[in-house]
Amino acid sequence: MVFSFRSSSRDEDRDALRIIGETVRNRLSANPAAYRLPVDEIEIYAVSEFLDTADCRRLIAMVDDVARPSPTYDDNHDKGRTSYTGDVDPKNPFIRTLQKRIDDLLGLDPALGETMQGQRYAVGQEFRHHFDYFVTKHDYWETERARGGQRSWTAMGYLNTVEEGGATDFSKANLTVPPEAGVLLIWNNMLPDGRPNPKTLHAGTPVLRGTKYVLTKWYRARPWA
Ligand SMILES: O=C(O)CCC(=O)C(=O)O
Ligand SMILES: [Fe+2]
Repeated sequence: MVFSFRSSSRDEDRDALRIIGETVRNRLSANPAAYRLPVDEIEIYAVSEFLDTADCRRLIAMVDDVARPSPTYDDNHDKGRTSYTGDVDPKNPFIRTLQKRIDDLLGLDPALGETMQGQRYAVGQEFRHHFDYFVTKHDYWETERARGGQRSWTAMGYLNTVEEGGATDFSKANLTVPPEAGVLLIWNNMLPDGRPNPKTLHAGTPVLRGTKYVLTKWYRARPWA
């Protein structure tokens, strides 16, 4: 009994995730500004110059305002992060506009999106290999399940070009993305059938020179609360 309950709680978002995958895939493939990165393992796209210089400068200042040391055992899924992190103010008009631009780009219901989170990495800081999706056998799952369920797509904007290091490394897909100011990287954490894609394992590799700033937005299977 317990087993069957568990397995259904794990798969309950699968249909929604499959449909969300398809929605974004169709939307991005029809957009000439979205470039599909040439890897088979992950559905991953990049939009160059999604953020202009003024946007980046403004967002960096906002991240500096909210960034605090990452909690070491924050809900488990953030373990391995040594960067400074913080939520940008979702009520700020500039942030609202930016979130809307990302929602429109992906073609997703804004209600599915989490508040955007900023990261600042100093030299030596990193975010070790992890999944953005929730591993449903962990304790945090019951909480996350009740507040929107599984994560589907990630949209991550690079706010500056890092002098050295700080690439986003998808080690199981043989893909390393160097941080370049203004680029928005978008990937599906699920497979086309709506199950988690373990090949999305990724890391923010250590910054070797300079500082790195990124802004991340995650989407859920159901409205995020
Ligand atoms: O900083 C990066 O390149 C990756 C950040 C990341 O994976 C995350 O915030 O989930
Ligand atoms: Fe991540």
